[in-house]
Amino acid sequence: MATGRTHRPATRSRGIPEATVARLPLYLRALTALSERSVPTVSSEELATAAGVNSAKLRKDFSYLGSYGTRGVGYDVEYLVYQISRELGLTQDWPVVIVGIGNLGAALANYGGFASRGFRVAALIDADPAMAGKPVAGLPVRHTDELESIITDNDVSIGVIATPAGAAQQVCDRLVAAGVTSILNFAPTVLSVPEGVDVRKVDLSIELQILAFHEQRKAGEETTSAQEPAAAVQPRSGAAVRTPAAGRAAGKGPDGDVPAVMPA
Ligand SMILES: NC(=O)c1ccc[n+]([C@@H]2O[C@H](COP(=O)([O-])OP(=O)(O)OC[C@H]3O[C@@H](n4cnc5c(N)ncnc54)[C@H](O)[C@@H]3O)[C@@H](O)[C@H]2O)c1
Repeated sequence: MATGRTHRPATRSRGIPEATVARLPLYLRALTALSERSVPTVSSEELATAAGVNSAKLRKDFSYLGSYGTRGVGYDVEYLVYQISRELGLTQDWPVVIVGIGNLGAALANYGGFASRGFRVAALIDADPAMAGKPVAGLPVRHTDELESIITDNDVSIGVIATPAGAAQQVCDRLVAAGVTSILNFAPTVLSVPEGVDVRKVDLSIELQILAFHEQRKAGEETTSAQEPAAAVQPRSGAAVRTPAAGRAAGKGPDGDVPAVMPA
């Protein structure tokens, strides 16, 4: 057993680094917005800004897809949407189950963004017998007794865990034993999974703690620069002074191109 990690090498078998894979959804979101506005082509700089990524990094990422754009024209928006969707496996339908239909599970079930991205909620599962059969987001909640048959009947490979932390490992084990090979875990606990099972963990409180760290650092920098003599903050020739305000104006945080969903 290994602990809650995404069991993949840093580079995928087809040669696309994990860091590039993690940025593909950011490009796809920006490209989908352009596509909805019927924008036919986009330059690497425009797309990089829209995705919140450095443009050199974007060009390198797209080279892994074999997409180089046309000089003076840029990238074909529709083709890139197709290429990235195909690379992410989004050109096929992915049935998912959500386990734990409390506040969070119900909110996730009601989120329209899954279906529009090719993720069909096949079932909502909860251990509370009082919830069985009650409709949430148009689906009747199913009891955990049915978990294994639901996974098999719907050929589910992706499970979302939104149970209390104390139940998450047991739910994870049952999902994996039934054939689930990818887990999105919202419970604040580290899951143990066998080789070949991918776990991604979403924890908004960790994101807030990271922001609090940077807020504290910014406050410290502001105090320091207010105390320093003017000469001490002069840049060397050509060097840009990066103030917190400049960072915000550029639309970047300390990790401007890092998605809020962290690897488990
Ligand atoms: N990742 C995040 O950012 C984030 C944000 C909010 C909440 N959470 C976490 O999500 C989880 C759910 O939070 P909530 O507010 O919806 O809680 P909740 O108490 O409203 O809902 C939990 C649900 O899980 C069900 N459940 C309990 N044991 C189960 C089991 N073994 N199998 C199936 N279902 C089971 C309960 O019946 C209940 O309906 C908690 O672990 C919470 O800490 C995470």
